[in-house]
Amino acid sequence: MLTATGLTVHYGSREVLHGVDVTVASGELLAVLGANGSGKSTMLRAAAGLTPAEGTVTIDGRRRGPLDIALVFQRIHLVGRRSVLDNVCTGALGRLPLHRSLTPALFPRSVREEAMACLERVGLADRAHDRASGLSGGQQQRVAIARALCQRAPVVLADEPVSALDPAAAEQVLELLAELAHTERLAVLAVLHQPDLARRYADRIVGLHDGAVVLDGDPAQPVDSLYPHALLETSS
Ligand SMILES: Nc1ncnc2c1ncn2[C@@H]1O[C@H](COP(=O)(O)OP(=O)(O)OP(=O)(O)O)[C@@H](O)[C@H]1O
Repeated sequence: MLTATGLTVHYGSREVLHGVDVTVASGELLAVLGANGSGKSTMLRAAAGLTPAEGTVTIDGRRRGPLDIALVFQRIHLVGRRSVLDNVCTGALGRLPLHRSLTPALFPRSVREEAMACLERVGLADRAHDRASGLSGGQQQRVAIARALCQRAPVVLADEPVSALDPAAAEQVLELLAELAHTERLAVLAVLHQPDLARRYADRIVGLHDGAVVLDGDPAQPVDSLYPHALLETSS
């Protein structure tokens, strides 16, 4: 379980996140919604330790460790010329001995087997030996999720993981994130710009407005107040 308490972020003298509390339970997919500039990415980055913030973040009651959180981004950071399997193996880099992590071309067999199992979980084992750049955007995002699985992190934070995907691929990726949350008991937080997808796939929705949580609850709750009217019409 991820528990963030009192997350406060300043950019220069401007406070953009105002003491946000957010929890994500193991086995839960939490969707974070909010208009542009409401602070969603800042909250995610603060929770991950990528942006300096006041407040506390614990994972299952412990202080957040460097391998506790796996990240999935809108822009899929795969090494295109390397194989799909090698990309998934890099999820394990943080727990390999230093001499191994300096020569990632030579991943141990145990890591390659685990990476293959992660690829099976996302339905892409048959593409393991293809170049990553040869896969579609939706498939590449599923590889990024397999890499997160290979990290064995209990928490996955995904910043707009489906914004660059077509509607069918977006559905597939969200369905996968929900399934992994439920079956692998991961705590998954996904920043989304699509209220309808959040309603369908998330177990809970948190809404941000001006750097503060203004909604927290059932996916069926009305989220229109989070958006300027015109934005809602284009995003759902
Ligand atoms: N590196 C930065 N330096 C200064 N201000 C920033 C920086 N990053 C974000 N901000 C400001 O912080 C506020 C929150 O931005 P953030 O990117 O977290 O919002 P968001 O909800 O993720 O937006 P979007 O939906 O457009 O991605 C905005 O006012 C933004 O201009």
